[in-house]
Amino acid sequence: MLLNKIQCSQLFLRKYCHYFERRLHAQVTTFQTVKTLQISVEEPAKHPISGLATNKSAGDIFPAPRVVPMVLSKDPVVLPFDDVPGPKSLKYLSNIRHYISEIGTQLTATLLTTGLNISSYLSKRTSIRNLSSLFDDYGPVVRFVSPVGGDIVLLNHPEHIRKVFSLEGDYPVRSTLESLEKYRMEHRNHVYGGIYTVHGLEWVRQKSIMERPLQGASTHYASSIYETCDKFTQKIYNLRNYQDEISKDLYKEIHKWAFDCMGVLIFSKQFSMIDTEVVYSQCDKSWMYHCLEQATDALDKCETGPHLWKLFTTPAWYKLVKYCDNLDHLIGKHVLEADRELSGKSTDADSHCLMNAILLSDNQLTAEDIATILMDMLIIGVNTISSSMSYLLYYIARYQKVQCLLYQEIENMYPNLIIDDITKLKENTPYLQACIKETLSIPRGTLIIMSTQEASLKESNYDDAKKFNPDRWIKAVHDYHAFASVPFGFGSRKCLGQNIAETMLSLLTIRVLQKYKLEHHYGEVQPTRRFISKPSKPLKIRFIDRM
Ligand code: HEM
Repeated sequence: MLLNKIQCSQLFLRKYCHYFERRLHAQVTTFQTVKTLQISVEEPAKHPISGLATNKSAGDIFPAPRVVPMVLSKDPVVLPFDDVPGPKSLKYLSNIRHYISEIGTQLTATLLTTGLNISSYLSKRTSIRNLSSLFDDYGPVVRFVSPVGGDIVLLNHPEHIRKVFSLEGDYPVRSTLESLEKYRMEHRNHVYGGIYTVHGLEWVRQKSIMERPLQGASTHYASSIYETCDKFTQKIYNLRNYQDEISKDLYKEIHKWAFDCMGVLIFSKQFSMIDTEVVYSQCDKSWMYHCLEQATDALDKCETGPHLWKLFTTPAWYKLVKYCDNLDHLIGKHVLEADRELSGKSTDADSHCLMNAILLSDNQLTAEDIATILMDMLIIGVNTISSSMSYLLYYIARYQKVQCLLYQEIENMYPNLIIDDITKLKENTPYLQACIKETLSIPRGTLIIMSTQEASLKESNYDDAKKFNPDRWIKAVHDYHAFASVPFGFGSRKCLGQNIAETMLSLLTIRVLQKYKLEHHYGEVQPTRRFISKPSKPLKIRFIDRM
């Protein structure tokens, strides 16, 4: 799952801070030089109306930026060392050498997870126990020495995790989503790779632009989210078979619900994908949804396993470029439309959705920069929430005692089925919040071994750690280490969408439980061991009418 990967990388990054400090320095140097050289590089072709870079045709998908001869001026032109002209073949060889070490690390991680998967299959034990056994054998810090790349270090002790976070400094660095970073910086010629990978002062700037609108959006649009939750419950009603089960893939429906909610929060638009069966149609919203699904799949493939796309054009990289270009183009259209509308009437304009808030704020972002931010929020928001929501419903369906307590809380708090004060939602539903926290503490499996999720499952950290037991989070009952479970990260680089995520998960759970009693009569559902984790098989949950 993305969350796990992000957390995981964070730990490794912060552990090897010297390496990343150097990396960060290199990044800043590159940025400065790119700025110096802008006069000599021809801009990529722009869409005549949107001003955004145009989509490339399939055959022309990786055009190299065309460099025009430099104009001699009195000012000295400073070239970065990498750009000093010389034989190209040697340059390619040096690139390969540079990637071998990174790919070595990737391979070690892949071998490690594959090995764990195979042994878990052979021994019929869960993969988590196998992973735990590494810590049982070697202690709370496990090091994998990679023969050709960087080493991998796993931590699972909350105190060690706390220490790593405490060393993060003012500008923590994260290195996930490298494929998206490469797409932005090399294919689109952007200076930055998006909020997840941007570092230093630019990260502070982008974060400050997004932070306030992201905090306020879920409160402002609570009624729209609630309506979307209603549509979801209605869709479930229509999809159920004679056993009250959803035989189709429930994850897909949850994914569409998350897309609709994010559509409201980001664009103030009702996409209504939950009402749409044929998603691959010709209208913009269906095409956007389709591109999001395909881009997610490509991102998942690129980030999982060895990053061979760094060396040559793999099918996954080709797909990533194609669908990210399309997504970027569609989002760009919304940005320009909104810009036109907002410049007409500035006083009573809706400033609450993320797109309008950014457009109305006093920042120097171009339409292309804004489209990049919104695309990141869409991809990450929809996928993290879909995954968490699927597991939340699954656990509630499996643990009937938990469901009884949860339903009692919801019935007592909202007897007339209406949530009148959204600002008190979390305060009013402590048990539901405990269920959400417990869901996010349960591991979903990761490409690289996740250490904080291991910490969440350690018997020494929690009683009955592997059981779904939300009671452990009710304040009066526990005294757990604060770093034994940090699903949204910690410190200055923690998740900016936490409030949105918790509100959306809460609202849908409340609405579903008000209408249905949930049951699950099949075996355990394991997570896929990929970058973006989801249930490995269809969630056949029964939705039984309460009235
Ligand atoms: C259940 C859902 C979610 C989970 C579990 C989750 C988890 C995380 C984690 C663990 C991080 C890294 C924190 C760190 O490095 O310390 C993160 C970063 C981030 N998340 Fe989330 N997230 C979720 C939903 C969302 C949503 C819905 C949005 C946006 C609407 C969002 C926006 C972000 C952003 C922008 C960052 C990067 C922050 C930065 O680099 O400064 N997340 N998330």
